[in-house]
Amino acid sequence: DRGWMSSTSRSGGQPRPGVDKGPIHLVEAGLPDQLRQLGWDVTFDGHHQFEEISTQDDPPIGILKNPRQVSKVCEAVAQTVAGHAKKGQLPLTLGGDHSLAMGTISGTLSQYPDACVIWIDAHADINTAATTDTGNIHGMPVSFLLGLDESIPEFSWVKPRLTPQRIVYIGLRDVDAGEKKILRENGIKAFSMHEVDRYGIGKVVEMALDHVNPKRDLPIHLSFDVDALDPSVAPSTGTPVRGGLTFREGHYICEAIYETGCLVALDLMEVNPSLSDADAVKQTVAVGCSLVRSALGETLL
Ligand SMILES: N[C@@H](CC/C=C/[B-](O)(O)O)C(=O)O
Ligand SMILES: [Mn+2]
Ligand SMILES: [Mn+2]
Ligand SMILES: [Mn+2]
Repeated sequence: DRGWMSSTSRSGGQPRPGVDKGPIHLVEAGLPDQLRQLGWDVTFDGHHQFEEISTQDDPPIGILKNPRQVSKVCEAVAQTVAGHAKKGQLPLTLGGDHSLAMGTISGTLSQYPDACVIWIDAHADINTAATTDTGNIHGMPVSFLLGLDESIPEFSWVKPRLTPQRIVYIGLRDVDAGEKKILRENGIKAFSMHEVDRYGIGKVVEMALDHVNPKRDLPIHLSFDVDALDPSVAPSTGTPVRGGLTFREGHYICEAIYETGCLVALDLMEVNPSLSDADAVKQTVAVGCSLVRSALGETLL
């Protein structure tokens, strides 16, 4: 199998320091070799800090924080991901905050225009400049990918567009009022923790795939925010929300998506090692590595 790893780590899309150190912890925990043991030919192309992108003179646009830095980093990530996808590699992006998904998914769509997106998260990350309460761009990537907000020229590069019927969410439990309206108005399918409780994760994943990939013939981009997991499972993350996915539910999602044989790109986002005590960091990094292994073919039997 062809594999590729990039730890594109930036913290511009959210306010808490440290999320840009997440990838280094995942790599130092041995993730590249773990994937090689699964048979992947892993090319690790270094800890992209994209530091050459200066952060000077990047005043807020409206209340959006670090807009130019986030946009430039994501544009660079889009090109990097597209380049690897073009070579038949499976780009694995380790975040870093979830604003990066603007880049990774744009990159995937440029190579696989018919790709569908499976977004695992406590949050919908679909705020527009008009609806965001925080100005943190990690809460907005999906709105830019869908082209819901054309008011910010700095993000006009985000192309090609994702369409509402090509994205599905699993794990939602902390969605802003403005986001609920956007999800409804655009007819976007979302399986919240309520549905997970009601149907069980197996049925939810089946329904999610039936919605975005009914014939299992479309490429899949899996974007996994570790805060989809319950904080007792993945404590070291910037925006934890109680009542999340169990360790096994998180892994089931990854295993089931690998089984489709459609996976073309994977993001593991929002591991923030600087937020809690060393054991909690270790636990979160270990869960992150384990989720990636499951999405890339590790099985229990
Ligand atoms: N909806 C909140 C939270 C955003 C959370 C983003 B995350 O899913 O990437 O952690 C906001 O807009 O600030
Ligand atoms: Mn985040
Ligand atoms: Mn997210
Ligand atoms: Mn989240």
